[in-house]
Amino acid sequence: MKTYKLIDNPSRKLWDSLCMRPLLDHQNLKNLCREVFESVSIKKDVALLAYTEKFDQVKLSSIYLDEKELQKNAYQIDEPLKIAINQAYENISQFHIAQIPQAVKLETFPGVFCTQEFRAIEKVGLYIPGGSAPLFSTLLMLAIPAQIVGCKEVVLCTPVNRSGKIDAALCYAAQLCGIKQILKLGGVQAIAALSQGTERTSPVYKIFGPGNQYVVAAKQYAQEQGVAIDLPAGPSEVLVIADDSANPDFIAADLLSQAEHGPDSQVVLLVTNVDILEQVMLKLDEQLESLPRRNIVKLALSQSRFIVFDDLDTCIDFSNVYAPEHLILSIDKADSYLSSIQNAGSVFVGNYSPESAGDYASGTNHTLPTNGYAKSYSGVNIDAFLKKITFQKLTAKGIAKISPIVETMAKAEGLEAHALASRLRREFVENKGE
Ligand SMILES: NC(=O)c1ccc[n+]([C@@H]2O[C@H](COP(=O)([O-])OP(=O)(O)OC[C@H]3O[C@@H](n4cnc5c(N)ncnc54)[C@H](O)[C@@H]3O)[C@@H](O)[C@H]2O)c1
Ligand SMILES: N[C@H](CO)Cc1c[nH]c[nH+]1
Ligand SMILES: [Zn+2]
Repeated sequence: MKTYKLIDNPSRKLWDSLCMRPLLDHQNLKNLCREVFESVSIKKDVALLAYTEKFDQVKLSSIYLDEKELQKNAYQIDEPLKIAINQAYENISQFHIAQIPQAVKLETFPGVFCTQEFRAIEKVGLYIPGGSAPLFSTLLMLAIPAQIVGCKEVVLCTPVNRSGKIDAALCYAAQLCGIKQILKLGGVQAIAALSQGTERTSPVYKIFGPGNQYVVAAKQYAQEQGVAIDLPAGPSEVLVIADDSANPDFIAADLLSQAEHGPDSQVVLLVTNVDILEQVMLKLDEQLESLPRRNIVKLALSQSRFIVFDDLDTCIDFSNVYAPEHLILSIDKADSYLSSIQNAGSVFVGNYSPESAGDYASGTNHTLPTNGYAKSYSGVNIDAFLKKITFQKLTAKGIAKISPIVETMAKAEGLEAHALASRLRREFVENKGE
């Protein structure tokens, strides 16, 4: 990892370069997406099977997971894991049910009634990453809100393992969330299948879910083709701000937890004191040795940043420019800094709030914006599965009162037909004496 001592007002250019994430070449990714999408639109399942063989090195006879296989796989998980998943399901459900919006009903002007109601998006596609680990926790994060709002059709894609199987816990979580349609597909081909449909599934209206850079690029490509997406949720990242009150053991583990997602994950540590940085580095070395995925972790750490700043306010300023997916505040009186947090996917407050609690079971959604997109995107939440429709009803009194405003504005824009549509009704009401 690279260590920087940035005291005495470092330049903004240096800050910007420290905010860069390790990214693949965008044009190559786009070309790949174009090729896969075109091929899938013509050859459908034949192309999907061929790309699965090419990119996942698995020869499947079908891309569909049938009900029997789902049940058989789900049955295989052990009791403690089942209990843990059930509790996570409860917590995530509670937090997402609490987010259901209220309908709005208002008389904005005498006789003018406006309402806003919401409807679940009818057809949604959920992508569950499975390249380096089967993330059944992500299935809960996406399928629970879809289940709560009542999306009519849910198609789920996840890559199979090298033996062509889908993980038992993932199947259990799918059953719990009432998922019926599962496609054994990962990467670009999965997103092409969701957006264009397969021989047995229809195209979805919106695609949800995180993934590696191939998945993110494919979702962006799908969006260009007219399918909505949730957000750009790519390789995991965490930024930790630590002061003297922090526990170096906890911080090292938090950094390793996101580094173990993949070689393109990025972890950042901001401190105001070199001592704590040195202690964290020692703990990192100690903890790293016992990790099964230490080779991946080492690659991720090699492109990560540890920075010493003058004070905590500068750490917060940098974090707002970096806009991390996860922000951990391991600082004294962490609550008093929350109002200064402007850009972050999800925040972990104080020494007892590990990022992994949010990954699995606290109740918040772990599908979050990466690569600085926390400046403009929210993580997945109930709203993402809903559309809002507005309604207006004008009474006779309403049209009589509001029409002069509409007519004046329409004429000023030079749109006479707009004015006419309102004026005719106003005159009708006035002539009837209503
Ligand atoms: N931001 C979030 O909310 C969030 C949440 C969970 C996971 N993640 C991230 O999701 C990612 C999961 O990545 P993953 O790789 O384990 O699984 P993945 O399911 O996202 O990707 C696996 C697929 O990538 C495709 N692929 C791999 N190499 C390829 C190549 N050279 N050419 C074409 N296609 C290729 C394959 O088809 C494979 O099925 C990680 O980076 C993790 O950090 C992010
Ligand atoms: N940290 C990931 C989001 O960046 C989510 C996850 C799933 N399982 C473990 N972690
Ligand atoms: Zn994680």
